[in-house]
Amino acid sequence: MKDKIILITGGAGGIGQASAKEFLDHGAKVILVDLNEEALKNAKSNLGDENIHLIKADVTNEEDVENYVRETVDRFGKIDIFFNNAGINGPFKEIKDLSKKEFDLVMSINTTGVFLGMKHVIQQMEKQEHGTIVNTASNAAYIGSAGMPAYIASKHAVAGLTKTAALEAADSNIRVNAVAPAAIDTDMLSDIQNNLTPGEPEKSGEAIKAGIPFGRFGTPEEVAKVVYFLASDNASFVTGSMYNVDGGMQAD
Ligand SMILES: NC(=O)C1=CN([C@@H]2O[C@H](COP(=O)(O)OP(=O)(O)OC[C@H]3O[C@@H](n4cnc5c(N)ncnc54)[C@H](O)[C@@H]3O)[C@@H](O)[C@H]2O)C=CC1
Ligand SMILES: CC(=O)C(C)=O
Repeated sequence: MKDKIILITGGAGGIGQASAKEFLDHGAKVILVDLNEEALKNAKSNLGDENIHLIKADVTNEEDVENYVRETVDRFGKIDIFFNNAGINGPFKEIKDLSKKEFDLVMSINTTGVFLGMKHVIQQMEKQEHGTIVNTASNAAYIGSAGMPAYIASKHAVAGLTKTAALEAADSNIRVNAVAPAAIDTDMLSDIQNNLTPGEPEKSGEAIKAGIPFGRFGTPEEVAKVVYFLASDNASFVTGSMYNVDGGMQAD
């Protein structure tokens, strides 16, 4: 990974930061993209590495996406790896109670953001004639879940976009895969627990763990290692795949 240029969206969050660390530890230069400027600065100080560059951007805004691609290429000359990872849960409401605005917000970050990122990064990777992309899907890309309609729909769409992009980009020497994590110990999971059992997050936490064959939450570092593998040359014949990082949930 020495001198490889890695662009990570949602880079200030739990999985984003852990992945940044994994790439930095292997000698890469990392560009963290996130909407939350404060969290970006904290991420840089947590990671404490000079090889980090920060870009504030909203993944739903096409101008912001064009800017983060342009700024990276102007500064570093290329994008070797794109970890397309930003996402939100959205409100916990059933379809009959969810407003169009609430539905659209989740779809715009989790799906349109992933589409726009791939669109502009693939244009750049085609010029370079190489690159690898890892999208963040979820266990939610395979199942339904009462009370999370927009999140579920948005992650099913990420699976479809990943497979389609893999086919479209294969003859340009670009690989496209996705990780499908479940129950990873980050702010997003805390938010889910607080919504399921307000004021008693441990209660829903135990219920979630009971549905995981390993009986525990995953760590962001465990996702980061799979992202690293998919992005590396060790996965040179892997494209269009979904890699579960879920303690066995999909096997059940
Ligand atoms: N934590 C979990 O259990 C699982 C998480 N995931 C997915 O992993 C990805 C990362 O999530 P976590 O690290 O767990 O959560 P997180 O909440 O720690 O990180 C998400 C990051 O995305 C950023 N973000 C949100 N909206 C944005 C926008 N419009 N533009 C740019 N950045 C934006 C947030 O500021 C935050 O830093 C998400 O796509 C999530 O859906 C998938 C399966 C399980
Ligand atoms: C947020 C998510 O995708 C989970 C808990 O699997």
